[in-house]
Amino acid sequence: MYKVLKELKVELGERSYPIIIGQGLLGNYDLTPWVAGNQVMIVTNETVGPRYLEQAVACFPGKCVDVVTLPDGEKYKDWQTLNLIFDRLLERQHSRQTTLVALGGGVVGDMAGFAAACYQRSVPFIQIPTTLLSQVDSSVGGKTGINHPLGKNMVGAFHQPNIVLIDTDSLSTLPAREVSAGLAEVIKYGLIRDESFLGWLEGNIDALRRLEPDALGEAIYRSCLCKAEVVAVDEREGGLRAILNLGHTFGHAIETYAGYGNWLHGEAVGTGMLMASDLSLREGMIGQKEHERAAALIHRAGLPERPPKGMSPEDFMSRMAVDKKNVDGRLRLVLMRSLGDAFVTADAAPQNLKDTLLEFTRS
Ligand SMILES: NC(=O)c1ccc[n+]([C@@H]2O[C@H](COP(=O)([O-])OP(=O)(O)OC[C@H]3O[C@@H](n4cnc5c(N)ncnc54)[C@H](O)[C@@H]3O)[C@@H](O)[C@H]2O)c1
Ligand SMILES: O=C(O)C(=O)C[C@@H](O)[C@H](O)[C@H](O)COP(=O)(O)O
Ligand SMILES: [Zn+2]
Repeated sequence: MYKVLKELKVELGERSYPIIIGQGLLGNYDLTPWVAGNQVMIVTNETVGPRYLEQAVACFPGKCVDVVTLPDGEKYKDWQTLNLIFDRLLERQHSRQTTLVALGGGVVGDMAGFAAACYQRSVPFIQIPTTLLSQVDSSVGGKTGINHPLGKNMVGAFHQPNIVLIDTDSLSTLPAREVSAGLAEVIKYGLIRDESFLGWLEGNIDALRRLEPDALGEAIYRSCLCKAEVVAVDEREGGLRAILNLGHTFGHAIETYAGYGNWLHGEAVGTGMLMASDLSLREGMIGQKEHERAAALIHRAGLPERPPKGMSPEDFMSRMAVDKKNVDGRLRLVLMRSLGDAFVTADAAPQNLKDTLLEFTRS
């Protein structure tokens, strides 16, 4: 009926939770042991709901399942749309025992998770991610939130799910552009912490773009493992966790500049990682060959390699000034000492940063 390919755990003491990766899970895997009371509310969107809602409901036999369907898109990751979840919860008199379930990509996951963190000061929640990006990254680790016009994910909370259920079959309906966006975060894990995974990706990137099941299962497992290890060490980004932000300082500036949804998050992260790699090279950390290796993989994943036309160094600097990693007004960037070894620094030479920004914004 279903096949569990891999199972792992995010170790966070009494808030530890499993990540189940498999095929045929949607519609067949019993999630009721992870539900506190009798009530479940599934949060999904108008694209994912028609495809997978019925199967998701079947994962909660015997429970009262309510649904709220959000409009689809990064531009709806905002207060107004978040309120639709609270409206529904209150209209249906949901209590603190209701378990929220995110069924969709990272946008639905971040919003459902944030609603779960806030509703009646927090209710349990479950992640059922249906995009590659959400299966390898956003469903794990408990960062939840919404965007502000002036900055990505600027309002949010840490709130861990009870379980993450990853059905790789759901990726069969994902558009190719979204697959490439997900691959950006997969490549990220190789660049920040696992050089051998980078080697594996070089041999399997084409299979991943073709959604070959064995390759997908392995990439999702190794990505989740890397994220679970980092989150277990540093749940609230006091230190190590910031390496998961490789490419995001530049990437978030791109997303905000372009207008949410015009560049996919993964696309912006892909270009951002290329810029971070270029800066690591200028800083004398990685060599030309290593930079070219990172660049080649990003290229082969089908990701954009330049920021939007017209974006200037000043457009980057003004947006990066509100990056969440900054301390006392100092910009902190994630760079690479070598491929597979990232760290956070406030000490990049201003001229090198300027040169990277000039290089990537010249027409
Ligand atoms: N919380 C975290 O740790 C974290 C990590 C990475 C990214 N994020 C956030 O996640 C968001 C990006 O997530 P995303 O890339 O999943 O985007 P998304 O949620 O917008 O999903 C991408 C598109 O695919 C559609 N879709 C989803 N599942 C589908 C399926 N199985 N078949 C067909 N279409 C499907 C969606 O409706 C949407 O149109 C961003 O807001 C980003 O900031 C959060
Ligand atoms: O989980 C994390 O930590 C990450 O940084 C993962 C990122 O891929 C993700 O995009 C995250 O939402 C970024 O967080 P932010 O704190 O920079 O908004
Ligand atoms: Zn990201």
